[in-house]
Amino acid sequence: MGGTIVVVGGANTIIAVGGVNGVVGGFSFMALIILNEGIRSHTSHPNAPPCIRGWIPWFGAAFEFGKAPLHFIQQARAKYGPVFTVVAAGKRLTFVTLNEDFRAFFTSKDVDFEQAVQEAVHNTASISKDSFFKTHPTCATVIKGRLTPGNTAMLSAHLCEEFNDHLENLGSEGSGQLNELIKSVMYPSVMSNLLGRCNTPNNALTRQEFLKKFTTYDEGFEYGSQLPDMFLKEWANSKQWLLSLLRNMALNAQETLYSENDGKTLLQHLATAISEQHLPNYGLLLLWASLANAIPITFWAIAFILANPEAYKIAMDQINAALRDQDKKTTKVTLDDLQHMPYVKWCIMEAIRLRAPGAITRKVVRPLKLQNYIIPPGDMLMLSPYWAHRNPKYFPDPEDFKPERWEKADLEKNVHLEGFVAFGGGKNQCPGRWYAVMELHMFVALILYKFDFTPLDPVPKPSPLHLVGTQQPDGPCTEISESQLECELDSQRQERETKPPRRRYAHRTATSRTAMKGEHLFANMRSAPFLQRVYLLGGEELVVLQSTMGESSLGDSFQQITDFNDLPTSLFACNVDQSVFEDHEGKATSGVKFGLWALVDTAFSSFANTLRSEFTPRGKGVSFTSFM
Ligand code: HEM
Repeated sequence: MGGTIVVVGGANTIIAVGGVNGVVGGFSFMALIILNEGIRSHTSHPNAPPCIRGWIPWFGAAFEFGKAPLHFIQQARAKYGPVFTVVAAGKRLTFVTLNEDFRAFFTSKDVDFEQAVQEAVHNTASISKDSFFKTHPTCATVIKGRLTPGNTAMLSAHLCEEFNDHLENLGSEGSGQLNELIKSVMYPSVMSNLLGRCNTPNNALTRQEFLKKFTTYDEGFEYGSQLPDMFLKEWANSKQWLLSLLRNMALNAQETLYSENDGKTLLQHLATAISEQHLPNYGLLLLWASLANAIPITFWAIAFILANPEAYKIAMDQINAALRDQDKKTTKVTLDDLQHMPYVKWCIMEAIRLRAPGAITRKVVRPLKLQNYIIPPGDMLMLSPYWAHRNPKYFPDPEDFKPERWEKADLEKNVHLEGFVAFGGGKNQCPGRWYAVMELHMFVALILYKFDFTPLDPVPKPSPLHLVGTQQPDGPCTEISESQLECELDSQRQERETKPPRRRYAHRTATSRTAMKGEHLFANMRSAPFLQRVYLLGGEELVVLQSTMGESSLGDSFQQITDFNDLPTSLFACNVDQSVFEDHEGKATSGVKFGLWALVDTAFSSFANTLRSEFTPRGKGVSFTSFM
């Protein structure tokens, strides 16, 4: 996230220099193409885990996965055991689902973080492979060193001032999307706090532009991490805009030595470790890593608190007692004040648990022993914190928002609960974790102290992501049949359709953002210039890339297609050619192959975005009034 920059997840997250996610957090949780044929062992690796490899109907299976990825993981786990490999578009993704194997994931010398995220770093921040491998370790060390709990404490006073300033811009009352409100305050505040006060886009016009560009960059991150810029014009433009902003900031950072009372900014520290040429690129990744997970989790923390009257009351009692009688315009929240609001911190930790990154990843570089299997080099190892946090052995009633469960954790000593892996682990664990918790704690306390919120939508219902039945502690999971899943999806859809539309604040909820049959999985891609045609295939969506497949060869007959076998021969021929999926290099040599690759990767990304939609809801309008 996501110095080195890491891609985190999320969700992942990327940032290497600091980090990458994903997949919310960081990394991008790729959509998988799963085939229904069951297990075939990987011939060259006899002790490899069960391998689910695809064949036709690959496309339909990709959508199945995109619809309910956690359900998918759970089904695969129930059927094939705790370690299994999914072959998708020539990549082998090996899922590690047993907590006892997490240690190997995080600490084994046979896996590598940098190799896992390098390609995504290249695509999202234009950092070459050589440069990344050379500079990431130094960047990571600098970032880690600057974000220790002690150094984080030194950033808190300035952060509080920034929050106050930007919260003032909201005025005394208003209404709109909670998510947008959070972004408008947190984007510029965190940017200023980490990269430098003088660098904040501080005139209203530039701030608006920054919000727009960064939102486009963040929302398209999973696509951008896998597709070449030429397919994502708007996203690539935003990336370039941000890079040039960061270029100016990097110049300022180098020229404005010790400009602030607080000492050097993180960007200034980075400038001592990496060349001027690469500073903007790493700065962008750092900025993304610092916001990609924090913003949606802040949304959820506030949404959960507002939706739970009991939690709201306890939180407000603590906030009012700690900040009592303070001026509401320039409220000072010190670290000592935060210590007097432990319940608010539990709420933050619980929101992080429930909305943890979809997946984090490592590349296997030497044969890795897990359970009775040998994972072959080249495999991408996948661990889903989001899924792991639904294990009732560690988190009883895992789907419930229960801040009290954090009472057992020694948060004062920065000790989390067993089974909590939202920040990853090992030497590439999120270096911003102390900052993140402090930042969210402070922001939530401040905004609830200053404003009275009235939710205009109910908290989004659990999406199909949650249709995981019961996750048995370390055992097989309850299976949900396809018909049960369809039934549940249908009832959720019907419920949405029968609700009277609420004109001003009826925004689509996280649930409805998750692609359903007949809805558009590729909604985010619609504006992309390459996306020329969208057809329905058996009720599912099929996207055709005009730039690589001539309109004439496809024709309107597509509109009528209900069976995969009815696809025009040209496309069908490509689909059945397994080499199309296995040879990544081949994409440049054949237009059709390339098109299909983009198609496949786009399906991957729709999976990532399905998860992301859980994190970045559109719904949940609020109206707010200042307490003043
Ligand atoms: C709640 C908010 C956050 C969550 C859930 C989160 C989660 C993660 C995760 C899962 C990773 C990857 C770890 C691994 O693969 O083991 C990561 C990496 C990273 N995160 Fe965070 N993060 C958050 C906030 C932040 C913040 C606020 C910053 C910066 C101030 C930050 C900076 C980074 C960086 C730089 C990396 C990459 C590290 C590297 O390259 O080695 N994160 N984060």
